[in-house]
Amino acid sequence: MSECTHDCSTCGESCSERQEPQSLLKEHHPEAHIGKVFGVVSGKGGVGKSMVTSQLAVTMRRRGYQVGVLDADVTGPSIPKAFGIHGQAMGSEAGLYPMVSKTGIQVMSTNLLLPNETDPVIWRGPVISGVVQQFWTDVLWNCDYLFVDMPPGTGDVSLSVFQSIPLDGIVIVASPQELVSMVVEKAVKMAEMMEVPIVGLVENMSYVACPDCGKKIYLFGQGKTAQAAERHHLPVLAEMPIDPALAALTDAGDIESFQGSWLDQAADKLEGK
Ligand SMILES: Nc1ncnc2c1ncn2[C@@H]1O[C@H](COP(=O)(O)OP(=O)(O)OP(=O)(O)O)[C@@H](O)[C@H]1O
Repeated sequence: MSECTHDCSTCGESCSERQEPQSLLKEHHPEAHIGKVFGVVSGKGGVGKSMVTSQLAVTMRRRGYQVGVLDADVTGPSIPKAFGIHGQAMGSEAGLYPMVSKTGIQVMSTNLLLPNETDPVIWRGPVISGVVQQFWTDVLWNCDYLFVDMPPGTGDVSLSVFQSIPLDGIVIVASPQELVSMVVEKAVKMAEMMEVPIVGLVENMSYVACPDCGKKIYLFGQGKTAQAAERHHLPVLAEMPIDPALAALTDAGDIESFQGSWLDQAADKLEGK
């Protein structure tokens, strides 16, 4: 037996000093008010996780709640841009203040801390995980619903978010192609292993609506969501179309003007209806 470091997490010996495993969950800032916390995850990048996070935040804000978005996608932050938020977040001895969007949604993201928002974040995993934890522990949130835009995939930053932030549930976002692959399954299994309830599945980019007749064209085939949902015993919360207007609103920093009621059912579920 090697010399004891009193750090049971690095040792498998069963000695008298061994303590029960400790929770890695962190407390939020003592002066913050945070109601429910939902993570938005995807198996891989580019499927519209940030789009769904933003729209969920807007939908809950339209229902009259105080809402925050914690952008945990540290190396690819896209939340501030979607909300048209630029500049640097301010801090004081009391803590770090989230920036606030046009309709009053609170946002914290690495892009709001960098001197230049186009600077790349070239930090290693533990530093990135530390920053995400600080967005939880040091930010003076005041929200009924906090959405965490998780990094894509099931890597170490996602794991760190699951371990340190007490999530009330996660929403899984997937594109039709992704639904038939194993990546969604990995995200589902990660949530199950971390014992975080899955609220349900949002299929993004499900179809295109013909601008002339409104007919839905399922570019990647129809019915995959239902099959995948059944396989994983998950409720389908929404099927969102590919809508050029949505991409344009994101590019213009005006996602709060989006029209569409795709996420109403998801919002009902978050409200516990
Ligand atoms: N339903 C949609 N209709 C039109 N454009 C969309 C839709 N969903 C996403 N997009 C666009 O696709 C791009 C990728 O979306 P988004 O950034 O939300 O993906 P992501 O899964 O968060 O990616 P990453 O994890 O790499 O940050 C963005 O330019 C976004 O505006």
